[in-house]
Amino acid sequence: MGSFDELSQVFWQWLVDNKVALSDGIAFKDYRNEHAGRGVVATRNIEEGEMLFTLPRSALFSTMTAALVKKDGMADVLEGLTGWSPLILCMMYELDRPDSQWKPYFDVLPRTFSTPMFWPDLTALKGTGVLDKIGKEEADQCYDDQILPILKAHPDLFDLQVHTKDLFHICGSLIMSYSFHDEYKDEQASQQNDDASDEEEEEEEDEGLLAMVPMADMLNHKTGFNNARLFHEPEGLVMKAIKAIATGEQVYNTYGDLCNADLLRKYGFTDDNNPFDLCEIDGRDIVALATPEDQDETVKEEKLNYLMDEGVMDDCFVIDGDHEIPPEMIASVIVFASPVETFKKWEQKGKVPSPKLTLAVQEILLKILEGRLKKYDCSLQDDLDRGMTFKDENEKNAFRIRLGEKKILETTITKLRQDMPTKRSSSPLAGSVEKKQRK
Ligand SMILES: C[S@@+](CC[C@H](N)C(=O)[O-])C[C@H]1O[C@@H](n2cnc3c(N)ncnc32)[C@H](O)[C@@H]1O
Repeated sequence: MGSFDELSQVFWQWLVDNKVALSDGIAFKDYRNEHAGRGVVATRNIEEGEMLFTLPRSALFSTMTAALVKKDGMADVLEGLTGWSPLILCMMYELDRPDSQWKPYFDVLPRTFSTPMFWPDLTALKGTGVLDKIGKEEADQCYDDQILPILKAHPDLFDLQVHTKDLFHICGSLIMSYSFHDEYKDEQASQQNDDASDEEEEEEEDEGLLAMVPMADMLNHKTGFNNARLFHEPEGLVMKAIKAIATGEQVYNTYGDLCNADLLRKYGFTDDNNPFDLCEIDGRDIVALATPEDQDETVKEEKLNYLMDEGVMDDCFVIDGDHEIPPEMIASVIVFASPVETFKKWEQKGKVPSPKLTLAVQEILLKILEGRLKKYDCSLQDDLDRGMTFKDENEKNAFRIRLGEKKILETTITKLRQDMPTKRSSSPLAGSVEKKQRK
């Protein structure tokens, strides 16, 4: 293993040897002082539209090019796997092989990650939209059910001391934060695709081929600073500047318009003041807080199924920087809070009530949003008062997520209160709904 710069140089030469055309206006740069690993920098002024590099598809690491697929019987084995598993298995096989065609590339990839999947303590993320989506258990299950049996069945290819669950998580994390879908399809493939009768199959095909794309994955992301983009051309994958880039500026790809919770979960970092921040409201909280206490369980179920069938109810509702409560969330509150007879009428007509903000509905929404705020360990004010010194990056990232989500919640609550008549009803909402029901 060489130093950081030596590994960069060997990788650069590997790219040249593998027919990657590289602009003379870019170079690798060490951004570890910004906790961002390796990145790409402009070494001269770059014009908008300039090609930064072009990769032939033979340089991509995928289930089409990996060494494992050429081993006896393995193409069928890989074919039988779903999701990321085929590429994970190919990578587990090849990541540490000295004879891999991709060795200089694999040598610059990290083996440790700052995604919450690897955090020893998740307390700081309590209440945030990250906790329920880490997916560690599902990944463990995937290794046990799909991968391990294959490793055991092929001792000639795999060694259980080497191809461990930890290695599986490393490969999964690399795919999560480094892979691309190569969207380009040649005419023959798209013709076949057009003929495909199975819609699901078509959808999967449409995403393109999941692949590790050396060099394209060396670009970092900074929300709002995106100045390069990958184009999927017939002759290969082309990274082009989409803005003029001045000497010394970092070249940024975009990982998408992601909120900090998703940036952390997938990539292990967050952005300061991320405009794409949002707050998720759990659908179960809507059911629990909008339903009158004396509501029959069967009716509650019926309402839930009805709203799901109508495409109104969801696992969660999203409030973003516009601070608008989604109309579907309002309609769901109205349905759950409604008397049985009213609900039955809507159901018979196949109608969903319009998302009208009556005082009763506003009161329930307030209860839901205030309840959501209580899920965090501390208040927005506590976070604002805490000062900007952090024990480590994890603490800083968790703080940014909490802050973004809580600000959205607090502003939405303030707006909701402002919209409510100044003279608040003295009786709580549940009471007013109950009264209506008794009529
Ligand atoms: C596609 S790779 C980019 C290359 C990477 N920096 C490296 O050294 O290999 C994605 C990873 O880069 C890092 N990264 C990208 N943008 C970042 C940023 N703005 N701040 C911190 N880390 C960033 C994260 O670790 C992320 O998972």
